[in-house]
Order: sequence, then C-alpha cells, then structure tokens
Amino acid sequence: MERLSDVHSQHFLFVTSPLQGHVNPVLRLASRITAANPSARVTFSNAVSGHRRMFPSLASPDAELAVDGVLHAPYSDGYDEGFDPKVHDVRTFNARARDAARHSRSHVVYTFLVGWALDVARAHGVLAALYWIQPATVFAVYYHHFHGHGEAIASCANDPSRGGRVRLPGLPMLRSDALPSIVSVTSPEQPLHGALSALRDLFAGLDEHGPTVLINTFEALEQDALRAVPRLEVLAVGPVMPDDDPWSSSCTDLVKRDDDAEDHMEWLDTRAAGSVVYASFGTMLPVSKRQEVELLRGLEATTRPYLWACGGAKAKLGGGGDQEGTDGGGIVGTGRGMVVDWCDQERVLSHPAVGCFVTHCGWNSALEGITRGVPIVAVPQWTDQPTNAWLVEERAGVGVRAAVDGEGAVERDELRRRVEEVMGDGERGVEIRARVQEWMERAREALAGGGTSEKNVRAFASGL
Ligand SMILES: O=c1ccn([C@@H]2O[C@H](COP(=O)(O)OP(=O)(O)O[C@H]3O[C@H](CO)[C@@H](O)[C@H](O)[C@H]3O)[C@@H](O)[C@H]2O)c(=O)[nH]1
Repeated sequence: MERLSDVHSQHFLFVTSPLQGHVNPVLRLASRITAANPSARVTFSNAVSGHRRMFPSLASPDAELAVDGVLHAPYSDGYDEGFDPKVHDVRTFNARARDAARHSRSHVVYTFLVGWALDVARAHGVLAALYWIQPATVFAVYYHHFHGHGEAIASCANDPSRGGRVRLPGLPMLRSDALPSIVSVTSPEQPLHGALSALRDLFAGLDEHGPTVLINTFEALEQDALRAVPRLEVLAVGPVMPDDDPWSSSCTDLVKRDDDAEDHMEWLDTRAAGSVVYASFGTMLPVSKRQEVELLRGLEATTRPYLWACGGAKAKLGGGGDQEGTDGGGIVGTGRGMVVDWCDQERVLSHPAVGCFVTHCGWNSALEGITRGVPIVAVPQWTDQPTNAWLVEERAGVGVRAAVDGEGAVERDELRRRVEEVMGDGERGVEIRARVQEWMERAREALAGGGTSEKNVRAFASGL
C-alpha cells in the first residue's frame, strides 16, 4: 500500500470522462497540485476519444505524451470513436471502462461519471479521492437524496405549482427551481434516469469506502453546504482557475478552433470597456433552433455589442444540434454582433470589453464569470444548472436568472430585459456589478497563499 506521508513518491492519477466541462476543472486542479508539491507525479487519464480530440496531430493517436510535466495516458472506455448518450447507456460505459482500467496503481482522483475508478483504487489498495466538479450544494442535495430524503426532494422538485420548498440537513431552504433537475426523475423512462443511477452508485461507493471529497468551490460561497455531509471529509479546493494556469486551452480544448479563431479577440479590442455581452451555453446541450433565434434577436434588441460562442455545436455529444443558422459565424445581424463556433472563454471573460455573461450556468462557466468579475444572466437548462443559477443570483448576488418558457428557452424580450438589468444604470445593475467585484476578490483570496482552498490543496497534495 502506498503511504500518504511519503510525499516524494506521491503519484496522482486523475481519471475523468471526455467532456470539456470535466477536463477543464480536472486539469486545473492537477496544475494546483503540481504547484503545491513539485515532486509529485501527475498522470491525466481521459478516454481515448477525448485524448484524440485534445491531441489531434499525434502520429500515433492513442500514444501517451507528457505536457508541462503531466503524463497524458488515455484509457479505453470501449467507445474510442466517441460516446453518444443518444445511443449508449452511461452504465454500460462505466462497466466497460472499469475493466479497461484495472492496471492503474496510484492515488486516484476521479470525477463523477467515472465512479468505477474508486473500485480500481480499492482493488489495488491505493487511496482515492472524488473530485466533485459541481457546487457543494448540489453534492449535498444528492447526498441527502440517497440518504433518507429522496421522497421529500422528488416531491418538491415535481411540485406542479413550482412553489414547493424543501429543508435538508445543513442547507438553507431550497425552492423547487433551485434543485438539480436529476432529482425530479421518478421513472426509468425519463431521460436523466441513467444519470440518477450513476449517482446512486457513486454515493454507494462513498458510503462504503468514504474517500476524501474535493469540491471545486470555496468556503465563502458555500460554507453551509461544505459542512452538510459531516460523515465525509469534504475539502473545498476551488475555484480552480489560476491566472498562471500552465495549460493553455489550445491543449485542453476538446474542440479545435479554426485559423481565424483570434478574430473575435481583435474585435473585442475595438469595443469600449464593459460594453460587450458575451453569450455561451456550454458544451453539452445543443441549443434549439428556436432558442438560437430568440437569443440572437434578444442580443440585437439590447443594442449593445455582443459575442456569441455558439458552443462548438458540431462537437457536442451526439454530434449535433441544428446550428445551420450560425455555421460560418463572423459578423452578424446589424454588424454589432459576432458569432464564433468556439473561443477561449476564460480569455474572453478576462477581456475588459466584456460586461455581461449570458450563460447556461454550467459550473465552470459560473465560476469563470465570478473569478473574472463579469456579471451573469443565467439561463439554466438541466442537472446542476438551476442550483448554480440560485447560487449566482440569490447567494452571491452576482447576476440574475432569466425566466424560460416550457421548452427551456429564454425569449427575446426577457433576455433583453435581463441584460439591461445587469448592464444598465438602474440600482440593481449597480449593485450586481459591485457584488461581482467583491466575490471575485473572495474567490481569489481562497486561492491565494494561505487561502482556504489553497491550504486544502496543499494538504491534499502532500498526502495529509
Ligand atoms: O466556446 C467555448 C465554450 C466553452 N468553453 C469552456 O468549456 C467549459 C464548459 O463548462 P461548463 O460551463 O461547466 O458547461 P458544460 O460543458 O455544459 O458542463 C457540463 O459539466 C459541468 C460540470 O459538471 C456542469 O456544471 C454542467 O451543467 C454540464 O453541462 C468551460 O470551462 C468554458 O470555459 C470554452 O472555452 N469555449
């Protein structure tokens, strides 16, 4: 058995799934661990399909390679050509990948769609840690869902009046629209049933083996939720997006950009400080044609310059969406806006011209907005995003949540109103802009030397 106190031989094996929203926080945590313990060895293991997309020019596509001191060693999950949730089942994926990874021997750090990595770690007698890449509040809601509160949570989530509330141990009262959408699942026919089963297995693994849980959040934001599961050792290690991140996104991106990928950065340079609305709905859910139209019309109606990264739709899981209207991108509409397929989001959010972030509220995006001091218009769609939007709007007060219609789409007038609320001269806008600066400072303090998250990363990296 490897000894945790043997700092110099520490080897951290990060195992994750081939999704952009998982790869980013994992590589960023890996970066923090090597900074905290330079003698640690770090291996990043992604499924072959993700590895190929990150390093498309490798002569031998599945070869291991070292980048900035990290060994990228892919595992086969049985879907080397790519995993398509429309066709494949998450549970099959886990079972196949478990077999493929039995050779690993390390301190294993795994994310939630690869819960099998815990079994591998146990089989080899090495330590394991779950790296939870969504908020602590979401983690605590799921924990309670599988520990005696499932019925109360599901009935609140399914309350037809949408006015229901649920009180869970250690958490503030939550309204139904602040709950992650997975907890509303009650039958195997529902689309997210597979995800609920995967979570059930994950939490059963935690009950049995009680690994450390690292969470991409910070104390000041989620103090209560971080203590809401006292049976587990839960450490806040985020938000894991340091300014000195050694992984340039050209390496971490699963979506490769075309040659004119920098046009929008030059375009941003020509815009006034705080004037541009940046919109992106992440990398997983395709944006419907109707939402695309409403979004563009709403952005036009703000009469502000805007940049929309339409999400690498072609690279989204399932290959899809109906993005014909924006293919090609470039300058659109009245000439005030620009649409790109993909951008380096952190660089865009760091640009002084950007004054508002319209986002689906994926947790990486929400944290990136906060740590770059950009106020948010949240348009949550599914899974953790409703809870993330609650944290953004009600807990931190750094943005507003837009109302969506029955199909989950935000309509043009609502979008325009919400953007104005955040960017305009009204009292609410002034307050939100001040709050986001405060939260940006708090987030950065957590990561700075002696900060709450920095201390936790250092302790974990040293095997304490
Ligand atoms: O043009 C783009 C679009 C996205 N990104 C990056 O891609 C990541 C996207 O992550 P996230 O905002 O979390 O969205 P999703 O990709 O949709 O993430 C999935 O995974 C997250 C972590 O589990 C969940 O919080 C989300 O709900 C889930 O949809 C972020 O780091 C972005 O910076 C870019 O760099 N350029």
